[in-house]
Formats: sequence, C-alpha cells, structure tokens
Amino acid sequence: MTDQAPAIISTDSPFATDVFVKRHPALIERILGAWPLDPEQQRALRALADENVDGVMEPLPADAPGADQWQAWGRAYYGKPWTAAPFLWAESFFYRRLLGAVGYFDDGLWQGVDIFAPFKQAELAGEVVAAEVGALDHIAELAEDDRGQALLLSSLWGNRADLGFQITAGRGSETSGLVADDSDQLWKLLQSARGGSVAIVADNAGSEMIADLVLIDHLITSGTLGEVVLYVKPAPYYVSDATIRDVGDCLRRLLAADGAARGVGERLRGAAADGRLRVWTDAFFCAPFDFTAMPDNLRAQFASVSATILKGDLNYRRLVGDRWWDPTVPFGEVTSYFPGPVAALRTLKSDVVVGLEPGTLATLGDSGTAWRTAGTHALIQAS
Ligand SMILES: O=P(O)(O)OC[C@H]1O[C@](O)(CO)[C@@H](O)[C@@H]1O
Repeated sequence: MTDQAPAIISTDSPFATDVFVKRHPALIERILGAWPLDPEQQRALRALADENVDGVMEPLPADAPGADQWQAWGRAYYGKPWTAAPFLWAESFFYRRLLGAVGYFDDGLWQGVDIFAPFKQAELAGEVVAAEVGALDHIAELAEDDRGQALLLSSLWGNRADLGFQITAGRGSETSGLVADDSDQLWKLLQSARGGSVAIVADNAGSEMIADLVLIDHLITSGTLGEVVLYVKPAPYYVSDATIRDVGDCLRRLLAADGAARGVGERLRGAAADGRLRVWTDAFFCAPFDFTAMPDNLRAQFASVSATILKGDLNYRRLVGDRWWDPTVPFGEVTSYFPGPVAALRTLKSDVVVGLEPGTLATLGDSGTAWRTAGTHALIQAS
C-alpha cells in the first residue's frame, strides 16, 4: 500500500470548518423545530451547537453507552475545538452526541427514535421521488445493457443531495460529467461474478435508496447477481443515512406505486424472502474511522463476496481515507488493503479525491475546491 497522506483536520479546510460552524447548528435548529423536545433535551442540543461553533469538544457523560470506548478513541481531542480534530472523526462523534442529547440510547420514550425521520419522510413523499418512481416505466423499455447503465447512473446521481448537504447547499439540479468513469470495468467485474454475491454499502435513504433498490432488482432479475448483501447504518447518522427502517419505507414506497415501480417492489420483497437480498449492518459503520480499521468480522464478510460497491461521499472518505491525497494517486493503489474487488459510486461533496487522470485534474483546476465539494461532479471507480 502507498504511503498515507496527511489526515484532513477541519481547521485546514474551509469546507470542513463550515460543517461545524454552520451546518451542524442549522441542523440542530431544524431538529428543535420538528419535535416536542423537553427543556433538558433543548438545553443539551443548544449546548452541542454552541460547542461546535466556538466551544471545545466535551466527552460523552461517563454513564453513557459506549462512553469508555469513545473516551479512549477521543482522548487526544477532548477539550479542544471541534475543528482541531480530524474531520471524519469529529463528524462521527457529533452524530453520537446528537443522538445522545435527545436520549436515543437511554431507556425511555426517546430510545431508538430517529430524529431525522421527518426530513427523510418528507423527501420520500416529495416530487423528486415521485418523478424517479414514474421514470421507471420508461427505463423498463430500454435494452438490458442500456437499462443497467441508466440505473447505475441513477444510483450514482441519487447520491447528489443528501439531506445533511442540503441544509447549507440546497438541492441543486446542476450536474457535470464524471471526473472518473470506470463503469466498463465495474460491469466486467459484475459479469465475471455472474450469479455470485455482491455487497453494496448503502448511503442515503429516500431517492438514493430507491435508485439503489431499483439497481439491485435489475442486477438480480437479469441474473447478473445471485445475491446482494445491502449494508445499512445501525443507527441514524449524517441525517439521511439509511437504516433498516428506511429500506422498509423505500420498499413500501415502491409497492405503493403503479407500473414498473410496483413490480420492482414485489420482486425485491420476494428476493428478501428467499435470501437473494439480505440487509445487514455492523456497529463499525457508525465508528469514527476509515475502513483500514474495519473489524475482522466485516473484513471476512467483504472477503467472501465477489465485489463490494460503496455508495456516497462518506463511504468514499472511509474507503480511501479522509486525507489530503494527491488526486492522481491511483484508486487501486489506495484501496489495495480492501479485502476483495471494490468499487465506489460517489458524487463529490468533500475535499478528498483520488484516481484522477492528470488531464482531468488540469481541466478541473487543482487549486479550486468547488468541484470537490459542491455535489456537481461524480465518479465511478473500480479496482
Ligand atoms: O451522504 P454522503 O454522500 O455520504 O455525503 C455526506 C457528506 O456530507 C458531509 O457531511 C458534508 O458534506 C460530508 O462530510 C459527507 O461526506
């Protein structure tokens, strides 16, 4: 494996700094507006917002679930500004603190309540998803290969505007081309695994998950894959990241539609019933580390499938490491530690990127950062 580049510390990135000083307080305001929170919950949420803006990072209360583990993981960062810690680490801890502030992990009424559910449900009931579901009737008319590529691109671009991102960036409709396109290689990988099992590490609920489910249906129904293991988050995370509940909501959205979408929902329900679609999770998906630190059980699971496809920006950061890589360092080199063939479908919403051709980088402009963070560019990379 190639030498590691320096980790992204938020103070070195205007984009990452904004996540703490603007996006997180705005998210907390939305949560305060969406739920009948009691004074203690409100106080805890406001304190967390203030901490993010100009306070210092406090550890979990000593009696909180997982407090010892987080104490050990974060010893070097507590007592310092949030932006002084590695971006990936601190964002993950923020979501642990956010859930803790409303009592998600405690016995009682709020245990297990997804505080992001109102936002996810609004998206699922909205026009974007309605148009996406309706468009499946046209896609069904395409030849099999064209249909596969159309569904792959729809799963890719479905990642464009996750709900956390929209808090400060809005839901943009502008898209540019792909900065890297290994889709031929990815299809070859899937064909060579024909009839086998592939892991898909999901990202967001709502329109992205609908697109992912439609792609999964296509891969199974066309016989390309015999089995898909869909990995979701064990708890609400990064606002719109999908949990098992969200997969259920998306499946029901498909089943409630007319036309081709309903057929997709019925076939997927059948695939789940006979084990061709398995939904799985692991605590590591909410841990503050990249995949080089994955536990042995997860490593063994990824090693046992023909390929793993990771969706979205966060999974990309965790796959290649949230680091200041030279953008032309090869994707295969950076991901060589991964246990088996791996591919990424990601719209670019943070600083990190690898695997670009020098000519592509020259066109994008290495110094500007908008193409890296605005969600207007995307990539498909495969090892
Ligand atoms: O839903 P995605 O594609 O993983 O994007 C979430 C991204 O949003 C951010 O929280 C901020 O852009 C990134 O840190 C993260 O990578």
